[in-house]
Amino acid sequence: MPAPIARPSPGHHPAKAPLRGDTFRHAPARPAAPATAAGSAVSATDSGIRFDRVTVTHGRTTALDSLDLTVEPGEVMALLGPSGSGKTTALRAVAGFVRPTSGRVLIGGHDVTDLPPYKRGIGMVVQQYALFPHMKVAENVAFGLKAQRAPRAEIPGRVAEALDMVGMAGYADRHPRELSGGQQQRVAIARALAIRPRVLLLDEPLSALDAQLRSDMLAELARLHRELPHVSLLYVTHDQVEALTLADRIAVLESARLRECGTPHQLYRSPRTAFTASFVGTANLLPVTVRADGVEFAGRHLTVPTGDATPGATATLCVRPHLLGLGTAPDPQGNTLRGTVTEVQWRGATHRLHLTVDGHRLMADLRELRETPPLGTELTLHFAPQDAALIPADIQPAAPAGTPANTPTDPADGGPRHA
Ligand SMILES: Nc1ncnc2c1ncn2[C@@H]1O[C@H](COP(=O)(O)OP(=O)(O)OP(=O)(O)O)[C@@H](O)[C@H]1O
Repeated sequence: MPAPIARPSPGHHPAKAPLRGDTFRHAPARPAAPATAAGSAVSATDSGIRFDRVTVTHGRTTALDSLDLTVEPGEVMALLGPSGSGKTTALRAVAGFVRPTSGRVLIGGHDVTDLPPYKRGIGMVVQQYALFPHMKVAENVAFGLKAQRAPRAEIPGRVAEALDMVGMAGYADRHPRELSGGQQQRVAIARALAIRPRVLLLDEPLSALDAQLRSDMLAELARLHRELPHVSLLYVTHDQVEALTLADRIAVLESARLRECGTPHQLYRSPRTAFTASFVGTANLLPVTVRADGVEFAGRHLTVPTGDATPGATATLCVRPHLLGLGTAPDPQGNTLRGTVTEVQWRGATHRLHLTVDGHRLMADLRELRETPPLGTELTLHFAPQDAALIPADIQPAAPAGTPANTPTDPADGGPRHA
């Protein structure tokens, strides 16, 4: 049964709805007819996206290199990666705005590579709202429906339905300039939803908003997706918090290539590459040698799970800064490191200490540090064996001390929700 999309109640009129721009509205949980985007060649009951070895080149630049990735029906997939890694290119290939140099794009199992954008049954939201300034909110939302040649009589009801879903029912007669940034983005989302897409593409939709609004909108997007559980979401971001919060799975891109794909929990707790470890969360990456019952780091033994790593092999040990504690380990199995403080950053809930441990750089996020240790202080830190993840060194070498940390925004103190 396809997901119902909220329908306005009989007599509902957007102009008479109460003004509400702060929260999306819960859709009533009642069934509706299967959604059909008029003019779309992709049936509204089809969902899911498949990149089948998709390569996109622009002259000598490879923007996307042989991407193989499946987004399941109803799944939220975040494309996470640094600037220029190919995220937007992947999204635009699904939308039909970029043609793959090779490979195929499938939506709902149908090959859409040769279809124009308006026949793909997709909704798209981009960073800068992209509303037509001369059109009122209702006209903006109706735009996609008209482009798809939806029956004229249906359009007002569907516009009202979409605005209602994003809590903007009372704003139909305003112009975009009369709305805040957050409200404009809600209208942009309503416009994307109005065609009842089975695939919703979001390209950094929150990055123009301030931090508080971004956090609120993130929660509302999650709720909206719960109300439309059969719609697949492809969500481009370089913000790990957005990816960790919203996504069922995260695909990490680097230099046009897919580095790793997994659940937020997998990527955070057991990254397979040092790049993922440092991009999804903040990581201490230590060069180690695998031993029978742990690893050797800078001449000392550390007890950590080694899985099927071969004794004698070099590897990288990932320890999250917030999982380091001050002092010797309370547990006899715990590991101890001794380092010299080189920098202290007060971050409100925590102090971030930068230390060198036998020439290797380390960060520790410590709570309740009563006194700020002076630079040069020698400190002992500990971590539990199960709080470290071993990364095979042949995938990516560890960053040596002195290189800039690849630490984008931190997840909430104490780690991400999924961890
Ligand atoms: N039309 C184009 N012509 C030439 N090069 C392009 C074009 N579009 C993208 N590129 C290049 O392809 C690469 C990937 O670009 P893309 O926009 O997909 O990256 P991104 O990960 O979305 O980056 P950002 O986070 O900065 O938006 C970049 O090196 C970019 O310069």
